[in-house]
Amino acid sequence: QCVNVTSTETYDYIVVGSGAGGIPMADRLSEAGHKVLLIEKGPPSTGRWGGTMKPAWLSNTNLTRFDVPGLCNQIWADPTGAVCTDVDQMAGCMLGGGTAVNAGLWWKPHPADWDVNFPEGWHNTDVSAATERVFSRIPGTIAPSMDGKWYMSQGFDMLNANLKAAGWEYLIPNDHPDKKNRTFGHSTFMYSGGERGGPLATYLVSASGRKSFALWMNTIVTRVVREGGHATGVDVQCSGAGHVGRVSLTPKTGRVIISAGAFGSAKLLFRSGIGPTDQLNVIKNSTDGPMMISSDQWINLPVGYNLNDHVGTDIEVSHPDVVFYDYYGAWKNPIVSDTATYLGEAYRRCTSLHGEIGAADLTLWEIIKGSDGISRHIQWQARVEGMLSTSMTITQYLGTGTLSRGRMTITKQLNTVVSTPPYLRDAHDREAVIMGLNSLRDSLKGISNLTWISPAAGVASEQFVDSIPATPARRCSNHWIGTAKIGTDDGRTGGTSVVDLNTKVYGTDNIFVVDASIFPGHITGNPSAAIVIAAEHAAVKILALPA
Ligand SMILES: Cc1cc2nc3c(=O)[nH]c(=O)nc-3n(C[C@H](O)[C@H](O)[C@H](O)COP(=O)(O)OP(=O)(O)OC[C@H]3O[C@@H](n4cnc5c(N)ncnc54)[C@H](O)[C@@H]3O)c2cc1C
Repeated sequence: QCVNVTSTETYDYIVVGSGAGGIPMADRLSEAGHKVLLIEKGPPSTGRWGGTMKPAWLSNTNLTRFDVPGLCNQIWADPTGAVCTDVDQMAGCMLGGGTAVNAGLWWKPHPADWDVNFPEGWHNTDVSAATERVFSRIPGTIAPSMDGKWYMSQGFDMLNANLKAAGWEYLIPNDHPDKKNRTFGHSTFMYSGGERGGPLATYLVSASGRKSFALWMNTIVTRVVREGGHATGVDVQCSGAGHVGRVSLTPKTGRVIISAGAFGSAKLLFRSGIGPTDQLNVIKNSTDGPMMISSDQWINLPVGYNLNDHVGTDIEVSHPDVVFYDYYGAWKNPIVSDTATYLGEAYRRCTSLHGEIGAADLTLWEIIKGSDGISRHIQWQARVEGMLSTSMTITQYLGTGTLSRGRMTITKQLNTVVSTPPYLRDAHDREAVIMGLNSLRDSLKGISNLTWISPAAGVASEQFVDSIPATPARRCSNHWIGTAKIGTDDGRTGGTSVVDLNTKVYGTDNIFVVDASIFPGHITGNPSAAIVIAAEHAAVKILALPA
């Protein structure tokens, strides 16, 4: 049932979206003594917060499919009710956002991730305190099982010996975030206690313990209500059992933090009259038109440009030693002894279901210097999955140093679309992908009995890379960033930035964006830890601003 908003209640901070950016932000703001409302459009996810989506074998437990690491791939088999329906890409729309549905890979960023991409005040040394805070709360683990053992590690073992022989260095990745050139390690996950951990199990728990904190789920923020550059509240729409009406900020000093993800935040800015004129005109001509702020109050900023994602390039090899574990089958027809061991008291959470998951067993890094002189970072993630039961798919992500960018826009039906895919638009980005592939092919060539499925032996890397369309359908990594870039060059006057160094939207007094949207360029690895760090850092900056 929908609840009408109490018109007399006001909040110091309204945080929109409970993902990697929103949850830590809401926690830090409430910790500082402010009255904080966190609004999430989706339903609960993990069991702790009232989630109920689960396979039959979890029916007598408080666990859901989002708690059990080995079930994370279910999002591809059955996304209904867990993902955003207004985004043309995969995005978690439930409590926790991406951190509820993702594969949990959790990396301490390479210094260049900040130094190359971010402006002054956001370099590696600037964010080091925030990094420490994040990793003290969510350290991550390379051995997610409760007994500390690796299960189904045949794929890892096969690559491990041969990479070492080819001169790659094994290390514990988060102990050496600065070593990302011809290094590899066990994949690192934000799991704890054999279950999904991350912001939902840490920051949200501490926030929820405070009287000054409130959480509304199933509630969509449709627009920020503003008078000129000053927000006075937000309009909310009930989605199932949420709230409906207008929520007010504390007069004069209240602030809105938009943390609705790379697509959701851009959409909310558009609906609030902030963005490029062509996009605001789409809103004006949609069902939103009558409620939209008048055009003389529009703030013209390049929201939606600078879209980026790791360009993904999948290769596949097979080897007789590799053994596939059917994580997809674990939904309906799991291996009974594994579910019993996972749930049993004696060996709680100790099986393949713990989470070396289908997502990734082993991760490798290499830095490629292109003919344009730019160093580009490559991360390869290897998982046991593919055409054969002995296959490994190894996905290459091209990150730090990439120059290609795309654009997201909105349709009249208020759905966001990737209108310009950000993949391989720069010739040297393509060159780096090819050089990285050549390097890996070379490094694996000593492995006896290894069969290259794609690219097949004899197919040139150039030909293979060019044969995969540069579209989200074939290249997407689900690591979308960049639609509300942080920087000093104010987008209202021809610059590229949407938010200033305090994450405040240019042209406003009290509207901030804190999530993947503000990232100016892509980083080395999967981005959720870096987004949490950015939120920790932004919280300090926002709290330090004069009221
Ligand atoms: C399938 C998948 C696998 C991934 N695997 C990994 C991985 O292993 N490791 C990793 O680091 N990253 C991974 N990622 C990426 C990572 O999860 C995201 O980069 C990260 O969660 C983005 O954080 P965010 O705060 O920007 O947005 P999100 O986490 O997407 O959070 C945004 C939240 O805002 C809510 N919202 C949107 N609009 C509104 C509105 N109008 N009103 C109220 N609420 C709203 C959404 O429902 C959502 O909960 C994966 C992503 C996906 C989709």
